[in-house]
Amino acid sequence: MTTPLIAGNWKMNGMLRSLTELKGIADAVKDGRTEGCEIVICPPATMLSASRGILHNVAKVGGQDCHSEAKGAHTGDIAAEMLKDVGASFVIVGHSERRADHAESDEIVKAKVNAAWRAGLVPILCIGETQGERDEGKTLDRLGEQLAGCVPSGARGDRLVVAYEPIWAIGTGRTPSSGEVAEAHAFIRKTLTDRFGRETGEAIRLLYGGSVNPGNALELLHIDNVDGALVGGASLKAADFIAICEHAARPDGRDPFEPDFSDLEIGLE
Ligand SMILES: O=C[C@H](O)COP(=O)(O)O
Repeated sequence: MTTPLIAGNWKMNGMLRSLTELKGIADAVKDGRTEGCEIVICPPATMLSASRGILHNVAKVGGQDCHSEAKGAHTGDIAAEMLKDVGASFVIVGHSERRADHAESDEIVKAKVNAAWRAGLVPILCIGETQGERDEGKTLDRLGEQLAGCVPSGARGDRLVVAYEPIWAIGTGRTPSSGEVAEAHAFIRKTLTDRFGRETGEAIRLLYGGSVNPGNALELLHIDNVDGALVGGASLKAADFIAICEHAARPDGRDPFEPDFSDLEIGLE
């Protein structure tokens, strides 16, 4: 069984005073409340170093984007190597907000995956369909295109995470049905397995993202082929984020939907 991964994407939110939320996350992890769950927080770049200081040995930190080149004249951009330099372990690439705001094509995103690998970071590659694509029944076609266009050869289970984020579910409070999530994740798994072989395809962690909150996390996180979540808004508050992580934590490997009769004493009448 793979270790579930819960990634918090703070997007363009967070000031130094928000470090108190990270302290809350660190305390909960130290208390053992998230045992069996790997955690990464992707704060704005301005907070990476301080975040790493607070979460050191407790949770990992990641960038929200990187440039495809290692250095150079790219004002305002950040190289994967720079993220690594301040202690990042992961980097989000291909988020739909980057694709929309910065016209990032699949080709650019693929170059960023390669840049992350070059720097020794694990990319969290985001893919997902628009509402229009879903309405037209083109969701799986779109996911297939993005996987083909963004995942370079050389993928391995320990160096790639794929996040399925239906664009229409991001920040809207709407989520796909369990069946829709299961269908998308099964398709992503099969696509990766067909291309990279069973061992690699099954080891690449697949996250669901889009309006995950403490109230829906348990159901979403226990759908087949869902190995964790990419959480936006609900990652900004330690209590909400930890509640989501607790739903993912499976220290004993027990399925939470299975009834637990282990403490029941049945005597002969
Ligand atoms: O990266 C995170 C996703 O865009 C989801 O954001 P959200 O949880 O606020 O919907």
